[in-house]
Amino acid sequence: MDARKQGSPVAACLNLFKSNAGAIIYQSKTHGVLYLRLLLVNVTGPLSFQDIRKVNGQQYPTYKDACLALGLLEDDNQWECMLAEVALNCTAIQIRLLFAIVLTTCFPARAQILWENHKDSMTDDILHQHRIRCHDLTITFSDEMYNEALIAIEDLCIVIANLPLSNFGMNSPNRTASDLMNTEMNRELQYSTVEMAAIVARNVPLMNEEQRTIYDRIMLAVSAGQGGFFFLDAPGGTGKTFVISLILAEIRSNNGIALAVASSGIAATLLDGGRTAHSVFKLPLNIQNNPDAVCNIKKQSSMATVLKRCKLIIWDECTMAHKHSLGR
Ligand SMILES: Nc1ncnc2c1ncn2[C@@H]1O[C@H](COP(=O)(O)OP(=O)(O)OP(=O)(O)O)[C@@H](O)[C@H]1O
Repeated sequence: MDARKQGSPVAACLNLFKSNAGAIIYQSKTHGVLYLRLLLVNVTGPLSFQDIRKVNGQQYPTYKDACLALGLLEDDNQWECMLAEVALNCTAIQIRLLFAIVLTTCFPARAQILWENHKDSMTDDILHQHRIRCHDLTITFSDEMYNEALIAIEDLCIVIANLPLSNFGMNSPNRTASDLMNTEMNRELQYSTVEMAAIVARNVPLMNEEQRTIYDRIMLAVSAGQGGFFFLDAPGGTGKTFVISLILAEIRSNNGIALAVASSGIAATLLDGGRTAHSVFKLPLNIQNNPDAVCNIKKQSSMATVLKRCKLIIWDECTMAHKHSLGR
């Protein structure tokens, strides 16, 4: 349904608008209008917008709650069964993705209860990471871990529907609004400067003369903020990835942002923190047919902030990308 924000606001009913003819045409940016319409066709004789949310003498805070009380919505049994089933043979990452898709496209009636019932299977990998990190297999689920999983689910919802969890009837994870906007930035600043410095200290003395020349030239341009394009071409196995990884580690050891992208997923896995160029730059998929298409990165987005602060972008196998990709 295409919600249109027209008409004048209705008193005592936030985000509700009506036209001159009295027809209700818009209610909130979420799906509240669906529930209101459902009530309007099922409840007879309501005298006000408050009245329509009253069921058996009890006043419900939202139209959705009133619909649930009237039994107008399907229960979430199918989602309960599905999440219980996938918990048997899917990873926590896959289950979180599935849950985010269900939230954003199927609008379960009681999403918070679904989360409460299945949060263990969606937090399993985070628990495992904590156990490995602390060398302690007796650690169990904690609120912090659930919160971490919720943040991951919210990130997925933002990618899929550009809406936070609160829009899907769930409690928001515990993070500030600025964190919400800076997911990309957090990802690029997550590297341990100590570890990166250790890689640099270990591998810089190993470089041969040619590698050293490339390394020094690029690092000079980065440290002087000169900007520029460098094209590194050499036969396979001669140490291109070795030098690139060292340059990435050097910049990251100083808390700088260095983006590592590759034209293919396989090549991206060879670089620390590597991702595909399509994922990072939001390249249009039909770029070969549409030379005017541009990257889908909004000016105020967290990715735009990362690109502004980024000191170096390394694009492995850039010759594999379509020529239009490089100019977007
Ligand atoms: N100076 C060096 N000292 C020690 N090992 C090196 C050095 N340069 C490269 N290597 C090693 O050589 C191997 C091949 O290097 P690398 O993968 O960087 O080559 P490449 O040019 O990227 O190859 P390809 O084009 O096939 O991806 C790696 O194991 C790397 O660690």
